[in-house]
Amino acid sequence: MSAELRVEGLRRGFGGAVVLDGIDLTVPAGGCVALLGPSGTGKSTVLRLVAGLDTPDAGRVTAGGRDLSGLAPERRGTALVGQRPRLFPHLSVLDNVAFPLAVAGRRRGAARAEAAGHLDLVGLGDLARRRPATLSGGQEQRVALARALAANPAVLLLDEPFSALDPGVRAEMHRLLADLRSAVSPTVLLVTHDRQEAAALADTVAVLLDGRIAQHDAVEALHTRPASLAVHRFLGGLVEVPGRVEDGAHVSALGRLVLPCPAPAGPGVLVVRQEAVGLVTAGDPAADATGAVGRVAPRGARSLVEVTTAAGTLAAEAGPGLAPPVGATVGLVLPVAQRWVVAQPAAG
Ligand SMILES: Nc1ncnc2c1ncn2[C@@H]1O[C@H](COP(=O)(O)OP(=O)(O)OP(=O)(O)O)[C@@H](O)[C@H]1O
Repeated sequence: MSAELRVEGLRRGFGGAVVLDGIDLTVPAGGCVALLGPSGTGKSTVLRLVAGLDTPDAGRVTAGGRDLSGLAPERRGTALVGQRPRLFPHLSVLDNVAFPLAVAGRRRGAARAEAAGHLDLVGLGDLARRRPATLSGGQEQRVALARALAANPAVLLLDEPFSALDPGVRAEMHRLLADLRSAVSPTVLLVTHDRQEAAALADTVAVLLDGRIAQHDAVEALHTRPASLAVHRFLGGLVEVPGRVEDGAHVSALGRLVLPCPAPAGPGVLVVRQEAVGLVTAGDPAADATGAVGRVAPRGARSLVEVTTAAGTLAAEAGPGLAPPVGATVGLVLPVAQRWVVAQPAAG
């Protein structure tokens, strides 16, 4: 059973400070949306409001068209898995997973048989008799997922469920969640502050900034077609060229750069992902900007190269061993297809 989750006009403040200022968000039935935002922006508060663990000041939540307002958490058809697994230490792994089934009135044998199926689903069928204290962190989180799914929730709420795990185990959990989605298609709302995790797990990503959904889109669109400079910067975008749009081109200190699609005339900041910016030798006719390398910062095997140009500091990524030395004059190519303008309100 999975249902469309709809959050409409959700508002919540604490002690006079508005945290959520009118959140609208839809997760299609069987879909997975990641709610991504900086620390303290209210991501967990959204999940708590959906789960019924907190009450909104305004707005409502529906699942499959059913208004959840006023319903107790256990009557909402939601299941929440957080950063900590919160297993019952005195129960076996199997009985932990069987717990929601027993609460729902299933006989012990039937509950255990069903729970065993859910443990198999998370790859822990062999550990049914163990106590939680004997499990690794990743295994405990698998049990927590199995227990949440055993409740047959219409909506599965995941609040940074893998952030306490080390990177290798986290990658395994990402694969597990993808497998679970194929096997049982729950509707999933996932809270994370990790951009890579959001990209790996979700169909679409909603960016929560300043109490509102700043943009809800496919991951690639968020990176290459941000709705605002705040979204561009939150997603790590570094290349911004202030200027204005005139006759299908962006005009700035770099000159006239043709745009791949129509943009409204007027002030606008040209953005291009630094991963898409090409580094060429100075004087290359393909270069859209020229400048001196101001800084080279390692980014794993690659390097981030900052270049001081007539339009300010721009950035490009260089492959292993390909970063030019600090002080060298280089050219930058801003590929036409990768150019995007974020319109700015006219000054004054
Ligand atoms: N019960 C509460 N009472 C008072 N303030 C609260 C309460 N719950 C949340 N807040 C405040 O609301 C804001 C948002 O908190 P929330 O935990 O939802 O953010 P978050 O985006 O999930 O953060 P993080 O990524 O750090 O977990 C914070 O400033 C927090 O201190």
